[in-house]
Amino acid sequence: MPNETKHAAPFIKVEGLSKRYRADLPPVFENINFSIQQGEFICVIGHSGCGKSTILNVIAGLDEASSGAVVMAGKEISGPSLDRGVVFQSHALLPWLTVEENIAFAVRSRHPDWSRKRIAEHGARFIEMVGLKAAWKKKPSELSGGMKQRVGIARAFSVEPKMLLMDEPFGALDALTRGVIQDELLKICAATRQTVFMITHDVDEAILLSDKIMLMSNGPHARIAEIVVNTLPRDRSRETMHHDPQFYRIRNHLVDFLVRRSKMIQQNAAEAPSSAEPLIVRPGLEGDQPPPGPDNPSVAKMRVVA
Ligand SMILES: Nc1ncnc2c1ncn2[C@@H]1O[C@H](COP(=O)(O)OP(=O)(O)OP(=O)(O)O)[C@@H](O)[C@H]1O
Repeated sequence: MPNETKHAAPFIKVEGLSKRYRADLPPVFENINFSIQQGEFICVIGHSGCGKSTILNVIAGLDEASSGAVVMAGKEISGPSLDRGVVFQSHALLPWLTVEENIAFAVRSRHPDWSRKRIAEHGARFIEMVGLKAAWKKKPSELSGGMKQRVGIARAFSVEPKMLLMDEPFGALDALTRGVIQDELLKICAATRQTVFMITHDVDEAILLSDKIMLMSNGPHARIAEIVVNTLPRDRSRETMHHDPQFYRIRNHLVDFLVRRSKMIQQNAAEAPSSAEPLIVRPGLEGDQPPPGPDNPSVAKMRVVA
């Protein structure tokens, strides 16, 4: 977390969120509580079906929770808004428009009073930012998957949302393209101090990009089991972060959660009441761990290993 925002009022506050799709089925997740500070990059990790996309859609205002609320800058979210830009795995570009026109379409929705020239100049900045200057006149059918995804990111950024919500945005990309776009995203976020909530299944991607990683236990009855603080230096890079021993402490903690603890926590969840706020952990850093317990057995192991 950036030091200057450490004690500020949260930008997003998620309070007691639960979702039940059918009355005769248990809730997918329940009593979800967390906050996001302005300028933070949050990644969410959890097994398929625990409700990550549902939580993202509730924050986006595209879905409703069964109970609880999401408050952004002091106001409860009740529907979609240009203040919250969403990037989905399938880029959802308008196929009959060029790169430039797709972005202009989004900018115009934000600034209907702007002239055509101003919209084009504004959009061009973001096309350049994602390295697509040479392809600005192309239609989506003429672009690779990675290029389309970059258009989706440029479009979301061009609207200058207060919050960016990304649902596995790089899931369908090859490793090389993924790396290039991750680097671009890091640069853009560092330059704009963009607040981001992103779902990923990729542990290394979460460690590279995020300030905090939220770990969800399995559904039904899923919870935010822990919030892992990323204690690697902020100027980390894809090429060098694996030289830092702290990278492996964080990585082991996340993998251990996914392969072992996420299921154990789910098994206890139906009976045990969940605590209001998730545990905040800094793997490998002595004295900053929560006490070991039935929901948190790996912490003791981490101390021995790390
Ligand atoms: N519209 C719906 N109607 C009924 N059930 C739904 C609906 N949408 C999602 N679900 C169920 O809710 C659960 C959570 O779905 P969600 O897509 O939020 O999970 P997820 O963690 O994002 O999964 P994944 O990682 O596979 O994308 C799943 O069991 C899913 O089948």
